[in-house]
Amino acid sequence: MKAKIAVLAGDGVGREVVPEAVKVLKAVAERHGHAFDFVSADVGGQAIDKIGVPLPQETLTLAKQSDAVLLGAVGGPKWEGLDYSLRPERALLGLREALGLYANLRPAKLYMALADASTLKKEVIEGIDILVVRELIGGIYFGKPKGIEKIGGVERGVNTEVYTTDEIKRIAKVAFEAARKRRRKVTSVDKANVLESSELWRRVVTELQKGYPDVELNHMYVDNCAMQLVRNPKQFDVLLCNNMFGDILSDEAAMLTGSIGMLPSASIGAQVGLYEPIHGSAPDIAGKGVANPIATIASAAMLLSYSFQLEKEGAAIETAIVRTLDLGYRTKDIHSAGTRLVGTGEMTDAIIRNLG
Ligand SMILES: NC(=O)C1=CN([C@@H]2O[C@H](COP(=O)(O)OP(=O)(O)OC[C@H]3O[C@@H](n4cnc5c(N)ncnc54)[C@H](O)[C@@H]3O)[C@@H](O)[C@H]2O)C=CC1
Ligand SMILES: CC(C)CC(=O)C(=O)O
Ligand SMILES: [Mg+2]
Repeated sequence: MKAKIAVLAGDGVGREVVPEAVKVLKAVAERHGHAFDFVSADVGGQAIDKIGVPLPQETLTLAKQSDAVLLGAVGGPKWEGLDYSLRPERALLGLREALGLYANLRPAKLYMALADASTLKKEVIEGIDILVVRELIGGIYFGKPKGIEKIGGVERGVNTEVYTTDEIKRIAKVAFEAARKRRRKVTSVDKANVLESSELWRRVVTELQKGYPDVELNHMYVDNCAMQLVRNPKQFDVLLCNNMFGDILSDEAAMLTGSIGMLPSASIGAQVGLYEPIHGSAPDIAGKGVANPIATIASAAMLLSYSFQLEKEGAAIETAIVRTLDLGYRTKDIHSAGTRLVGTGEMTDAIIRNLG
């Protein structure tokens, strides 16, 4: 197939891991006879430095006119003092909103080769396979009013959690449909004992489940869920979350798999899908060539499966990751005694060699 992929590396380790995932996509294209046209554009802090805004119009236009978007990460200490409306992170929220990407899928699966590397007991994490379905363009990250205001000499920071019935329904539908292809269990996460937005969330999800009698539904408060993820993660199949709870719980779920550098994501909902690792720009390790590229390479695999229906090619990348880990290759974040410590590029090269 022929397709155009927008490549938005962004900031920090985004600039290191995205080129690696592009290398893998090129290797897959060569092996399977596809023609992918990669077009790069500026986003985040790097776009602020170059153009003065985090999400330049030409980047947005490119994303809208592409068949899929591969993104790294945005943000970093350099831009932290900026007004919120100008910060790199706004680019990401703006892009997700403009592309209508209301569903963020974050699979947290344990690669068996990493079971010993985890800080959790092997019997707790063995076999975990969780899909976090996170609402991505609503909730407290977008709700109005928002801002910092001064009333009578006193400053107030304001954010608002808002969800409409339709917004809840469409993300819950994604979770139920996904569960049907998995172990048929949805855990809906909320804080319905305190928040009205969660009360509505719980009511709408409960109602929608009546159309999915083959899928088991349970509700869990987010504080309990955070604890249960560490106590007994195997109880979870699909975790349905609002924007903020999904953001937080997916970072937690990442650690069950060994590292945040392992977790990919697909953001879908309209024509153009966006694929990115769940981690940020990792300023503490950026520029050192040690970042784990697997989350981004696995995001590229999701891109092939979700946006191009190239399931076989996506699976080939997944298998190559498994083989590479089985052979003992490890970046610093997943390194343990007796395994082979490699950098970002060496890990990618090994994955490409294992593409078969
Ligand atoms: N999607 C995005 O673009 C995101 C951007 N951010 C931004 O990134 C910046 C840093 O945020 P943090 O809270 O530090 O989160 P982070 O996810 O960038 O880093 C958290 C920790 O995980 C490690 N880590 C992250 N990716 C890794 C990888 N591929 N391999 C090995 N280790 C990795 C980092 O070294 C750090 O110790 C901030 O400006 C934040 O706003 C944060 C999260 C997501
Ligand atoms: C800008 C943030 C909302 C990004 C983030 O932490 C995420 O999407 O996981
Ligand atoms: Mg996050």
